[in-house]
Amino acid sequence: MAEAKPVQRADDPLDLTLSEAELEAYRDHITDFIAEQADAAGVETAIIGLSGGIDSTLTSHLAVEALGAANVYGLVMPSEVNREANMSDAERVASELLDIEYDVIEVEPIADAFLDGYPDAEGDQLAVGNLRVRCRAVLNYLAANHRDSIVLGTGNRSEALVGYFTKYGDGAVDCHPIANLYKGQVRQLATHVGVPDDLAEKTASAEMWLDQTDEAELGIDYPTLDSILALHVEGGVSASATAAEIGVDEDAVEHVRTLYEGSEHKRAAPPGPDPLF
Ligand SMILES: NC(=O)c1ccc[n+]([C@@H]2O[C@H](COP(=O)([O-])OP(=O)(O)OC[C@H]3O[C@@H](n4cnc5c(N)ncnc54)[C@H](O)[C@@H]3O)[C@@H](O)[C@H]2O)c1
Ligand SMILES: Nc1ncnc2c1ncn2[C@@H]1O[C@H](COP(=O)(O)O)[C@@H](O)[C@H]1O
Ligand SMILES: O=P(O)(O)OP(=O)(O)O
Repeated sequence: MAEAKPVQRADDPLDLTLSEAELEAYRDHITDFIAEQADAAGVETAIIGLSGGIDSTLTSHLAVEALGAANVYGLVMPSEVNREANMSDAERVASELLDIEYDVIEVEPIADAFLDGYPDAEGDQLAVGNLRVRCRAVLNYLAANHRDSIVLGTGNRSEALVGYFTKYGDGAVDCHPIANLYKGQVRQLATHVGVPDDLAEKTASAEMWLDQTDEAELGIDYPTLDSILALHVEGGVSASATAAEIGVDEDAVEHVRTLYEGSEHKRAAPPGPDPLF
């Protein structure tokens, strides 16, 4: 998935805007969910990786509403490809927006130690990018074990449906509180709960390599992706009717369907053969 493609944009994307009442219902539903998840695990606290992006900003904000600021701990984990502005936004979220405890851990020396052990992968942009993401997952669980906490994931509905996450990397968490929200709705709920506009509107990036953006890598912009997911992948509207409805080439609809089908393995527990006896 690593190659940049031309970004497809629908002329008239589906309006997935939530009403104020629906946003408030989601806020309650998600904060209840986070509290229930901690309760079920028998803990009072949660850990979250803070990247300065909107998914982790919204999730941590809702975690503070659910558990209290004293019970949410952030990890900011810069690598050599993270932009300084994003890492300082991550620290701003922890210290100014939420007033939670956090630590900064450099990921590069840890990733380098893995590459010393397996130098064949050096220079492989995707493999090394995924390595950095998985190093963060290991650190999250090191801290969670030590602090009796659960690890909060930040996966949203759009990312999950196209498999836009690293298997056992940012996908290795205890729960995904914002999993029901398409990307556009994540931004909307963030604004609703009071996240500043510069964070709510920030360009989405996994920051696994320099200048990576979700939309360039996926080859489609989020309003178009969300529309195709809602209409075609989840809504059962045919590819041709979806394309006509939102004003996009049928190829774009097929592209999203291919991403959805090809990422099934990321949404399922690792399978074993059927029982023989
Ligand atoms: N949310 C974000 O913004 C975010 C965060 C991290 C990664 N990403 C993106 O996610 C992608 C991660 O890369 P990836 O998906 O190539 O790596 P991955 O490691 O997540 O998944 C590929 C691995 O899955 C396994 N696999 C592949 N097909 C399979 C199948 N049919 N059945 C069972 N197992 C299978 C193989 O082990 C393969 O190496 C990149 O595009 C990256 O940019 C996005
Ligand atoms: N640099 C980072 N520090 C801490 N946590 C991070 C960092 N980069 C990513 N994360 C976490 O992983 C998810 C998914 O990341 P994407 O930026 O969407 O790839 C993010 O929400 C953080 O929780
Ligand atoms: O997951 P985040 O917080 O890094 O958000 P985004 O994917 O929008 O960069």
